[in-house]
Amino acid sequence: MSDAIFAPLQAGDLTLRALRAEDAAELHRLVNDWEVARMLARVPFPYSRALADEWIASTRAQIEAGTAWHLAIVRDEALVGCVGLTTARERPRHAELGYWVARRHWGQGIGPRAAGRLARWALANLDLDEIHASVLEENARSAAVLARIGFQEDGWAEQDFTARNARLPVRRFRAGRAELSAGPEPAAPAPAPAAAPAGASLLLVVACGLVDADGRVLLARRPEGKPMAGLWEFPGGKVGPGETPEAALIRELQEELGIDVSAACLAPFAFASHPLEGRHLLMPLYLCRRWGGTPEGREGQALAWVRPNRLGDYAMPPADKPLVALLRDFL
Ligand SMILES: Nc1nc2c([nH]c(=O)n2[C@@H]2O[C@H](COP(=O)(O)OP(=O)(O)OP(=O)(O)O)[C@@H](O)[C@H]2O)c(=O)[nH]1
Repeated sequence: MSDAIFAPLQAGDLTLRALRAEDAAELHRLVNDWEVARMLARVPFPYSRALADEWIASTRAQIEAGTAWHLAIVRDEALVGCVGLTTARERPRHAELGYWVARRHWGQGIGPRAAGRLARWALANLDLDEIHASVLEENARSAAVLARIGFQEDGWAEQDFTARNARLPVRRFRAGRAELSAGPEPAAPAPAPAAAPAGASLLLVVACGLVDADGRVLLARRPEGKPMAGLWEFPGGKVGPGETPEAALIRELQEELGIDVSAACLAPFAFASHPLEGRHLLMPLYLCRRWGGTPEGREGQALAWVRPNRLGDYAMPPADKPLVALLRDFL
């Protein structure tokens, strides 16, 4: 059954979906287990059935309000745990990740797959730059889950644990875009760039500022699975072997947005030159005011038409910053 408040996420054989009222009995059975509850900060023990009903209702309200996403982890139609992300009210663009897996499903890699998927989805789709998590000092299993996804330990703190009725030390972890890899395993370290002739490490990417009749510029959000997912950028992509920048841009605009552009409508505007993942990005930016068709995110990417003076409200790759300033002055 699909759910109108949250489109379920798939992580291999796991589905992450909004909790529903009918999950309450099973949720209660699984979390009312001392081995699970004792590791969780906010879960009382014993855990009452009424609390399961209240909790589920509150998670649905939070998803609708856009403040937290606590989801059921489901495998073969059965609830096997929960994973959640709460935005930090006092720290914009930060969120806190948490999860638990029912005892009988421990040791099957459910934690890293579910938590990794939610964390990567969140960085790609919510206005976030960093995700944090706390793990009870004695909970080595949970610390290993975070390390496997790519989180890095960055200190310790103390937290109240309701079930223990105590304030206990926790290890703190964090991850941003650079740490969270595209897959369930941490990214393999990038191979050291081989000694190459001068210029060989240039990455030529071509991009376009589409400007509509109201003077607004189109930004596209990098989708989950790509490096820098969640950042907003000018549509475009890599120039292929043997391609001219204009031909590459016409191809990318068709593939990504489904629009037809002719080379005559592409006006060279400026360029970005910036280090990028061990290489050096060189990115000509064209402006275009005429195209055929209506831009739509053909690769599932969100689009936004943005007034030049609002471009600063959108998190963009560092290479784009000088281009944004130029566009604001020009348009
Ligand atoms: N299109 C585009 N790419 C940008 C911008 N700023 C910026 O740093 N880049 C970087 O330039 C690179 C473009 O590569 P891409 O992955 O989008 O290229 P592509 O569409 O050919 O994708 P693919 O390699 O997945 O097929 C990325 O590393 C991207 O982060 C921008 O404003 N627009």
